[in-house]
Amino acid sequence: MEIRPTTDQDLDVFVDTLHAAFGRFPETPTEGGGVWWAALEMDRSLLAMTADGRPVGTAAAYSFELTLPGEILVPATGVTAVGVLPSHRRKGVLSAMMRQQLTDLRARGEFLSVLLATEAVIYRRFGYGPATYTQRLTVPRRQAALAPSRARGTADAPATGPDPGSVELLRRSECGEILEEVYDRYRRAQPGALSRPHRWWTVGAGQPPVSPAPRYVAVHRDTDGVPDGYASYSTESGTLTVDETIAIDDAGFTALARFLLGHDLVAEVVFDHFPREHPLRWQLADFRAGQVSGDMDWLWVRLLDVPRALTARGWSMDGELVLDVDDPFLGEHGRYLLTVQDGKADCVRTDREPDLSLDVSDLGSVYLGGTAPSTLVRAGHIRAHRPGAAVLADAFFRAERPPHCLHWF
Ligand SMILES: CC(=O)SCCNC(=O)CCNC(=O)[C@H](O)C(C)(C)COP(=O)(O)OP(=O)(O)OC[C@H]1O[C@@H](n2cnc3c(N)ncnc32)[C@H](O)[C@@H]1OP(=O)(O)O
Repeated sequence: MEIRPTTDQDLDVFVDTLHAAFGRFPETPTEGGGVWWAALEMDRSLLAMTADGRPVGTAAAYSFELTLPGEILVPATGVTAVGVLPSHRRKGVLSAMMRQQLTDLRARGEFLSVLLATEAVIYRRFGYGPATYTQRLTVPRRQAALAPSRARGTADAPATGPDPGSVELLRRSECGEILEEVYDRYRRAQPGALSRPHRWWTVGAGQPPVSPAPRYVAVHRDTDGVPDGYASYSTESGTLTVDETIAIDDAGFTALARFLLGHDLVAEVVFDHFPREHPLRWQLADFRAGQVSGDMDWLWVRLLDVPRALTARGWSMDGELVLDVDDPFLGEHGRYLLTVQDGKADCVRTDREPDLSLDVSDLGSVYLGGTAPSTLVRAGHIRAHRPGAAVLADAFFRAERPPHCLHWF
């Protein structure tokens, strides 16, 4: 078995092998004309070849930027297009590709890798842990009224009052640039969000609204007329389904939610790719009106360099924490003293007694602040070495808002 890097000339054989692994026939354009694999970076992909030169496995990598807590943007590799032919499974092909890929990433100086997993049982062994979550929020229209704000005397109370901005209805085909610009502003302040490189928009890769499927788009504009939010949606059989609703601030989000929830001739509004702990549920006058379903893991995170990753993110609490981190797939182990002052961390090797001992995949899960270390202590996956250590770690890792990733790759 040989694992070899690919070039642009390998695109057809790569996609063909990948589709055979997924049991699909050769690629057809996605709904609306975009092509799913059009954004592949063939200079970052791998093919697994048998000794007689037949391709049996694929793995690719996208170059993204990930937003960390503290509105810090760092490079992150998005692992994708992983597949092994059904005839060659459970013989270590994926393991060999993962080892090669992680080694290559380190050689490039990368310290974070992320992916979306088809099955949740595959990637923990390679050091990835689920770090952001997604759910679907369904609101029946007859229960869709928003409550007036209860905050008194603050100018910036979340707007459930009149919207000083405006909402304009456009077609997806006429507002690609607006979507790209607003998404880019939004993702810079949202922990867990990934960049959508310009190429994704130009080739219409991925899912709506990046791919140009027919959609209505409600664009929110601020008082100066500058777009600062959008909701991309379609309606069918009395259900209005929103692909994604994003806004630069809560007032813009509320205005878009009011627009969607006030849509005539629909019985329910379904918000796809919705974050956990979103204020909209609290804005509904009837708290039970927002029905949550499809709650699942989304972005999985893998730390390739623990000190670099820990010093890269912002921290909202000063103090010290000692983490004993095991990385069985790469055969590594390290104990680190994390010292945070004024929101910036220093991270060095130490012999001090640890506060927590954890697997690198669990460090990936808590890294963006979307999973509390104490939950994994209670689950029996992280070991707390003294009373109070888990609560201290919870306070350290928490982000300014729950991490969320909308991007489908
Ligand atoms: C980021 C993405 O692109 S996600 C897309 C993942 N791809 C798919 O789901 C496509 C369909 N599935 C496949 O192509 C293959 O089954 C793959 C890629 C998931 C696994 O490839 P394989 O070459 O069979 O994996 P490999 O032999 O290296 O397995 C390593 C270990 O993971 C386990 N494993 C791998 N896949 C699975 C699975 N789907 N379910 C349970 N265990 C699995 C193996 O049993 C093995 O365990 P062991 O080390 O205890 O023996």
